[in-house]
Amino acid sequence: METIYINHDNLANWQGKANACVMALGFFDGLHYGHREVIKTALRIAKEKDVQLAVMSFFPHPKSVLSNGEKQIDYLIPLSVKEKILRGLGVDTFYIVEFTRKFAALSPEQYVKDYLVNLGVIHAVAGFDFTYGSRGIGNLERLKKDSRGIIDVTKVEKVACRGEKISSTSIRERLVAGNVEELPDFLGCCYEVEGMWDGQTFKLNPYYTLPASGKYAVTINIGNLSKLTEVIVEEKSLKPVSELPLYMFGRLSIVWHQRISEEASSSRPILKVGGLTL
Ligand SMILES: Cc1cc2nc3c(=O)[nH]c(=O)nc-3n(C[C@H](O)[C@H](O)[C@H](O)COP(=O)(O)O)c2cc1C
Ligand SMILES: Nc1ncnc2c1ncn2[C@@H]1O[C@H](COP(=O)(O)OP(=O)(O)OP(=O)(O)O)[C@@H](O)[C@H]1O
Repeated sequence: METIYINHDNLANWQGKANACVMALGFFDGLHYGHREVIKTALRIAKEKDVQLAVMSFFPHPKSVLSNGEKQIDYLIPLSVKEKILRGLGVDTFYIVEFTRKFAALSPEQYVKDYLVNLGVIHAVAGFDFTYGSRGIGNLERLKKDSRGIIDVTKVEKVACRGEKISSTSIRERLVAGNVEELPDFLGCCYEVEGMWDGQTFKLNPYYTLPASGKYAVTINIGNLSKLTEVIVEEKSLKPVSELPLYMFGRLSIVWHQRISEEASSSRPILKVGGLTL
């Protein structure tokens, strides 16, 4: 997979190099089940049409740019992890458009011409609620019309969990509430963050979000070693409940299984995850 950072200045260069493609559109924070359905659909169409599969996302998040940084976005995953997951899903080209005020000011017609038609898009795929442009004036029907019929479109039906639309927002809300045990139903796996442990403090890598303050059962992974243990989140910082073995030092990842309520702490049933017991 090739990752291409696009901005106003280098756009013409990438237009000149583009191949015909099917493109999935959206921000895709967390790459939850809904996002994966959009990308799987785009992959199926790309195979049918025998063209490449591209994904177009934006960075930073439109809301943080348009609020002048006043609205803080609690990202679920950094771009590097998004890239890794997209590669695994069979994407050939990952376009990351630099989201600026100037870009947001493009008319839907101009966006479709410059960033889709001229980048070789022959088919665009997005979810049932995908919109773009100020006040969401652009949608898939309009996109097809604005491309003068060059781009065909496919709208993916809502993917829901227990009647609720799976969304990056609903995942962020669960993190903020500390309900990490519900996240596998949305993400397909437990929420995982990466960072550095220097023996005393844990430093979270940028573009991840820690769950609410509280005590949690987690797996800490370092290299190919794993330890099922408990950590406490307090004022957006994290510490282990008991000392970590000395070999657990440096870059590590934390997989969030469940929140442990204070009353349950002593009488909690034994938690078993992938052969590890807490
Ligand atoms: C040309 C263009 C203009 C946009 N302008 C705005 C805007 O004014 N306000 C806004 O909140 N989002 C704007 N967006 C962002 C989109 O509404 C949307 O968040 C983005 O396309 C990602 O889609 P998703 O949120 O469905 O993943 C714009 C997107 C594009 C492509
Ligand atoms: N549950 C879902 N079912 C089907 N399509 C979805 C679903 N969630 C998102 N999509 C689609 O995936 C693409 C990326 O969506 P986006 O990044 O806006 O996700 P989101 O989870 O709705 O985010 P947010 O909660 O921040 O609005 C868009 O085309 C969107 O329509």
